[in-house]
Amino acid sequence: MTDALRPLIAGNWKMNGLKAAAAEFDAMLNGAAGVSGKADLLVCPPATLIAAFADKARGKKVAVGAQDCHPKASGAHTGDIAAEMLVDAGATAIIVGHSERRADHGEGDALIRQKAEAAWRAGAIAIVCIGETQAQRDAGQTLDIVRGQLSGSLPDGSTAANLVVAYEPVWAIGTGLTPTAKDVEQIHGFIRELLTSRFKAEGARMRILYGGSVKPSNAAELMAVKNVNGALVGGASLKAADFLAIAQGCPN
Ligand SMILES: O=C(CO)COP(=O)(O)O
Repeated sequence: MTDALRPLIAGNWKMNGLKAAAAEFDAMLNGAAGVSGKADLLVCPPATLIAAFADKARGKKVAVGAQDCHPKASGAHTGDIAAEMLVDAGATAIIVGHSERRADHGEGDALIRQKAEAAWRAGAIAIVCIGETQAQRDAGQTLDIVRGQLSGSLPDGSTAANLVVAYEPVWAIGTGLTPTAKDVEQIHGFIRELLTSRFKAEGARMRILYGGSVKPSNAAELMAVKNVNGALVGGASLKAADFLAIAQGCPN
């Protein structure tokens, strides 16, 4: 990942993928050179596949990332994985604060901020997810939620090189629903203002990804929106053809 505002298309495989999924990842590696003029590519498989994927990806145009980490570097935390372990396995970026972790594991902003700092401590980029639920949206609270999560989840010291924001409206995840381009422009513009006001020049250059039902058929429209600097893709990142087509949809 080089230029801060070059689009990043990141795939979040969530809890999907056995060893046999390596064939799909191979197809992504094979097709990556063809879209690398458009965007940086990152695939975040389940932790069990990180090392194998990272070995395959060495020298290729796809980076490998992780979906979560524990804030501590080691210790008595059964079942958890430290950022250092993920980086040791080959991860260069770690998603933190995904709404599924906020919901399934009760994660809050303070913990997510510690996880982002853990990613940095290990030498990885933190991809911090924020976004409102349907109920919050219906109550007209979207901007308040976005402001609160952003200010609570992003550590001081965030830069364009060490942090990526992913705006993922919860109601758009896995539903096939997406906000209109106008709504995305408004919310990403709002996030940009907050980032710039807190992190100055760094905030102006931080990537803000959109996530939630991104697919080949809507990628070009969404990726063309001002202050959308890439996508965090769930379901459509499991298939090489779809994932590469989304990257192909990024503006030149
Ligand atoms: O949660 C997401 C990525 O982190 C989005 O998931 P979908 O692309 O499946 O809606």
